[in-house]
Amino acid sequence: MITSPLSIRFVKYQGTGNDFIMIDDRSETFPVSQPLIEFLCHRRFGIGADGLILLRNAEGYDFRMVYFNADGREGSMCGNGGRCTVRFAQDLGLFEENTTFIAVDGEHKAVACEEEIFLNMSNVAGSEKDGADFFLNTGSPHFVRFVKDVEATEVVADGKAIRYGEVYGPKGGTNVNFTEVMGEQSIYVRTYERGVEDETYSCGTGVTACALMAYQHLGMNEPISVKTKGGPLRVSFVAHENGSFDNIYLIGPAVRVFEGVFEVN
Ligand SMILES: N[C@H](CCC[C@H](N)C(=O)O)C(=O)O
Repeated sequence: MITSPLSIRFVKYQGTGNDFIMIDDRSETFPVSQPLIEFLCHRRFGIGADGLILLRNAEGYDFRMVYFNADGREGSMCGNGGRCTVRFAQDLGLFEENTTFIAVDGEHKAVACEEEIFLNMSNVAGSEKDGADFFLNTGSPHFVRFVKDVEATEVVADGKAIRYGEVYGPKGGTNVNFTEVMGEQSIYVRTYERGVEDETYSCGTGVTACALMAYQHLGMNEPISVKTKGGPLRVSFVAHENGSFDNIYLIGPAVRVFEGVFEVN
């Protein structure tokens, strides 16, 4: 059987080292399939990325962001991917500085400055305590553990055990964050990401979750600066007495790296 090759035009972006294959799919012709997306994200057989994002049209919005994890499955919200999609949309000329778009967890507003993207994250209703740890949803589910020495933490082994463990495993799993307090308003976060099933250089929704818990449970002040393996981020927010948060902003760079055409045979 002769099958004609499929050409996929893409642009690669990264936000603090969390990297994404970005596809302008306003024509909605990208052949969405789990094995294809997993293959494109593969770091040896494919382009290589933590996730793949389709930018589509959406009525009433500048664009729609559709996010898939590196395992090829559609994920929940991705904060770094959101910032990269905003930069991609700006590069495509869809807006100048301020944008409103829609993602899996609802509407997002963002401001794209030269150096940084300010991304408004979903409001957070509250968090749960899990022993000495915390669990909350910032658009994606996040487990947060404060540790003394995050460099010495076995992020993959410990993260995997929690992600697949008896509490979260049956509920679809969770992303797992390990956080060390670095200063009065700064933390260092390392994340085991569900769907990538590995540590990534940075996880935006995870960084957001850790910053909120550092405020709520350690009395830290906002905005909170966050160190990740892939560089610095900031999280600003408004906290309420009932434990909820709104006006949450994830702030940091989003960079276009290269573009290309991938031939699938
Ligand atoms: N890297 C992402 C998180 C993706 C969440 C994903 N791993 C899932 O649980 O579906 C971020 O920057 O927020």
